[in-house]
Amino acid sequence: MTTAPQLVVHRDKELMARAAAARLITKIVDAQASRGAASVVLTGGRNGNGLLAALAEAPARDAVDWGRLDLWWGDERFLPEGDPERNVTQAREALLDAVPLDPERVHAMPAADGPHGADVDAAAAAYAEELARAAGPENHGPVPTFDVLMLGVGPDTHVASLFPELPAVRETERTVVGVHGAPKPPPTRVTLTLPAIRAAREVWLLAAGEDKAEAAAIALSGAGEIQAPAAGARGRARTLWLLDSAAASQLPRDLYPPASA
Ligand SMILES: O=C(O)[C@H](O)[C@@H](O)[C@H](O)[C@H](O)COP(=O)(O)O
Repeated sequence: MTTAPQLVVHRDKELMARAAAARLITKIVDAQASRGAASVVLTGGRNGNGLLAALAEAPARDAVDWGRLDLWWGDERFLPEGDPERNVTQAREALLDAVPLDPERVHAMPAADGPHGADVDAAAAAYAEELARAAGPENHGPVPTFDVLMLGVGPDTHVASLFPELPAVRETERTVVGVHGAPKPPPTRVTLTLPAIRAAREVWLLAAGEDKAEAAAIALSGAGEIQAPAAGARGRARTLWLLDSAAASQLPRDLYPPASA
């Protein structure tokens, strides 16, 4: 069962990042209080990294027990370890290097100079196996139940590295696949698939900026997931779009309350 999208519109992208960071802190703290741990999937891109940078500065940041947080990625650029364009590199710079995470619980996607070499499909299969190992009997299928899975939304409605009409968005069985020829550079990537994304309790889609207005309107107007992958990104308990006014500017007004003050 997946959930209809809820929308929260913020005055601007800075406020959206700060509010989303506060929302994530609360979600992690609640999960750790009720289950003893929390599991979050990070996203790359400006909005994803903006949220992490805001979290690093958040007054309540260290209410999180960083040692009991599992971090996964929704996608990764298939580049050598340490490449500045890798999502994990940017996440480390924005937040991860500043907090006391348990390195065993930080699950970066394989790099292009790792054990699988340049074989992105083998790297994807290895990450799928890592996810399956982390899944327990209470989970839905071969991935752990993520408390929050975050996704930046591309101007073409892509999420993670699932691009409109390309093979990865059509995948219905595997949880992780390699992407060849992605329209957003770099062309070779590793990505969760929609079945893996939909295993999450909550899916949060981050869309800020004028360049996301058309994508948000398309994805929220009933478009199909093959043509608009963001439309297929739904959580089991909640699907939440976090936007700024610019990204919400083409949405019908009855879809959401007025932006925050
Ligand atoms: O590897 C990536 O590039 C991201 O995971 C990608 O899915 C990103 O989230 C969107 O393209 C939005 O990026 P912006 O927030 O920079 O627009």
